[in-house]
Amino acid sequence: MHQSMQPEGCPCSSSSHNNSTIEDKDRLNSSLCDGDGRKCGVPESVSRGYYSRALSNKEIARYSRQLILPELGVKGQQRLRQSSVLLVGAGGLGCPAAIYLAAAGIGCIGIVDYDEVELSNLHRQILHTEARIGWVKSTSIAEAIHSLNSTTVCNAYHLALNSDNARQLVEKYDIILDCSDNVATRYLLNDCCVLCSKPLVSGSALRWEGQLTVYGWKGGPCYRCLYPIPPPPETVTNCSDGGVLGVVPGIIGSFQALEAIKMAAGINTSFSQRLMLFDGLDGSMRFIKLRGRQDSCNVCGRNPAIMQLLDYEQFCGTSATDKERCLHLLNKDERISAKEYKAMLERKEDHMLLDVRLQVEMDICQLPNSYNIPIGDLKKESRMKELQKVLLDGNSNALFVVCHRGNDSQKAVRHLQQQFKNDDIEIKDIIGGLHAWSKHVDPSFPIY
Ligand SMILES: Nc1ncnc2c1ncn2[C@@H]1O[C@H](COP(=O)(O)OP(=O)(O)OP(=O)(O)O)[C@@H](O)[C@H]1O
Ligand SMILES: [Zn+2]
Repeated sequence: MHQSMQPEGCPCSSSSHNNSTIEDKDRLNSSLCDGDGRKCGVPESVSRGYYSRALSNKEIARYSRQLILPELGVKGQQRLRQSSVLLVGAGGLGCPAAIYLAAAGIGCIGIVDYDEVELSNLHRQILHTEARIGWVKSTSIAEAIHSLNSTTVCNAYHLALNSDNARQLVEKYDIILDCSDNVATRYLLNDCCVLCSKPLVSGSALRWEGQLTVYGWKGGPCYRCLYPIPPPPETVTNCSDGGVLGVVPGIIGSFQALEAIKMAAGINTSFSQRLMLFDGLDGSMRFIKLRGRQDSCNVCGRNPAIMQLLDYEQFCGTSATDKERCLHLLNKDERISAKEYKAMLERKEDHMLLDVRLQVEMDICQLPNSYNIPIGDLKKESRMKELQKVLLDGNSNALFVVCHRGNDSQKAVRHLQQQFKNDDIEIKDIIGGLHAWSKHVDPSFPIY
């Protein structure tokens, strides 16, 4: 189920470890592990035996620049060595977070990701390389960690974190980092961390903006305390739709590592009950005080309704059936495939092609003779009049709508059908949008 660069190891897999905090590490470890860590299957490098040993000369040399920070010191460095951190997501946030954790001397790092490295990842997922395109992402990060710091034990889990496997993994680690990119995983990780009493360092990044906070730290709120109900799926934008500048997750992921390092070293985190909002475009950073833990919270409140993990795709309305429903907004006879559209072009059939993407996407690529009105503008009366005029001038009564992947085009068709209900115009969209065009009709057409 998972792949490891080295034999799997973490400070302790005993269930009595669940309520551990970094502060009471000394006491916990003395009760859980024997001197060389064999009792709980822990490699010597992250066992208590190693913790209680002095730093080696090599370690002193390696970590010297941070060792002399009075807040960290030798004790803090030893704590880092015997700490374990689990990262969920080996993407834009996970890459910088993982490498700084390893560089700082965290003893054991686990990385969960189900995905493989693609070319479009490389602008921000900076531990993956051209040579590793097609590799399992978690293995790629483990490889990078191993090259940087061979003393860090790294466990690569090539799997999708879900309700069946989350608890078993989260229980094994001291601190959890949410470096994922979807709401279902956020709720899953949150609930799991509350149930296992683990702090959760949460980051997110989109376009030029990023956010950071720490949940479940010393009585602070959890994600559900702040967001009891998931947002409607159609209001959530991801990086493949909204875009992201690579440095932004770089900054937020680095902050996630910083907070994890502080907690692991026995220094307090600065982001419990506090949210950082970073805007890379105007160079601003704002800090918002968050409300505290809510008694009414369904998972960390006084009478929690959630005692075990749920079906989070269903809870968030992002399950396969929900997605199906979204994908089938239009009926079959209101859509044509990319191949059918190509055949129509070859027959030189009279029609108009409306592309509803943003201008910035039009600049990347477009089909010949496409007319652009971004989907957000379709509600504007002036743009509707303009479209009507173009249709009239072109004397065409067939309107085809295209977008990036075939989702917005369906919404646009529904809207246009209402607008032109009194006109005799056939309105259809192209299934799968320009992605499908590139895949099924013209492989030389760029995919983004
Ligand atoms: N439940 C989950 N289990 C394991 N990995 C997850 C889970 N949810 C999200 N991820 C991983 O989190 C990472 C998020 O990173 P990011 O958004 O930068 O990458 P991406 O999904 O590759 O982006 P893109 O949308 O551009 O392809 C992804 O690699 C994704 O596979
Ligand atoms: Zn809560």
